[in-house]
Amino acid sequence: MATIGVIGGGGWLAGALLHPALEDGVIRPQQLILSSRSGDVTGFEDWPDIATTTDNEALVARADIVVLCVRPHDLDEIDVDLADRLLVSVVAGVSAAELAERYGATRIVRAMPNACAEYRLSFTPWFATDGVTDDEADFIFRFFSASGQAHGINEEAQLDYFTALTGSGPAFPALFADAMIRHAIGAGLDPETADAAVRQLFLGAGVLMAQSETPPSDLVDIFLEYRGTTAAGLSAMIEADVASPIFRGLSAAREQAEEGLL
Ligand SMILES: NC(=O)C1=CN([C@@H]2O[C@H](COP(=O)(O)OP(=O)(O)OC[C@H]3O[C@@H](n4cnc5c(N)ncnc54)[C@H](OP(=O)(O)O)[C@@H]3O)[C@@H](O)[C@H]2O)C=CC1
Ligand SMILES: O=C(O)[C@@H]1CCC=N1
Repeated sequence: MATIGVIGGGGWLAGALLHPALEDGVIRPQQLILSSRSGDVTGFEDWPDIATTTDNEALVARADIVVLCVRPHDLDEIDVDLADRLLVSVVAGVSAAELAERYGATRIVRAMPNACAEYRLSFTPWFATDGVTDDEADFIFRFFSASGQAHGINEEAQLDYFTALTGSGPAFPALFADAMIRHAIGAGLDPETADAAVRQLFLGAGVLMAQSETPPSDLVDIFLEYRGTTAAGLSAMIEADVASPIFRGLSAAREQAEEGLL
């Protein structure tokens, strides 16, 4: 039974990834050791057998697989030798080459989940360097599948694009939803109702788009051709070139991922 050490195991994303994996038995609590800087690791009270530490070297000494789950600017503090370990990094904007140089790892998986992992709804592209074995890749697939849809990719460069596109999780839809809520309040709805209405709208739209065979572009066309009130709204948004700021936002996030956050 391999031991899995998660550096940054008390953080937001670590919890979102680990809870589903523990619940599904992909990882057993006895296999897991979590490190944090402060010693503050909460959210794992249901699994008292999980070990915690503030000592990353001690974590590495016990672990076969090391998951790096700290913010990019905290990497400099982590001084460990991962030459004989499988290194799994979810850190945005740090390449496998850089991870190899910093930590001596030769078997590296980079993955880019998102915050929807907490609800098992992440889209998680992952990339493995040549040395990663089939058994390790199988574990990685099962681990990320517990918290969403795991999607293997062959080109590492794509990961920077996915960091912008899906790594952002709910953030970009939340911006759209917030604009709708603010408009609804401006139109006279009480804030609580506006909030409930728009959240339910995004849930319904999300489920429909995920489950319908009709792609989003066709949905837009269907409503345009319907020539109703929605067509009036869509036409005004298209006329205002609503795609343009979305493209700019995605490009800015991608450039930041390519440039790195170190
Ligand atoms: N959050 C998200 O939606 C996504 C995040 N990511 C990536 O995941 C990574 C983690 O992000 P996130 O979980 O949001 O960050 P958080 O700030 O929530 O968690 C980071 C954790 O790292 C710990 N940490 C920092 N320095 C050390 C250290 N030297 N040794 C051990 N632990 C340390 C912190 O511990 P302490 O609190 O004690 O200081 C904290 O628990 C980032 O690199 C990010 O790019 C990727 C996709 C989505
Ligand atoms: O915003 C961020 O930097 C993190 C990493 C990718 C998505 N969220």
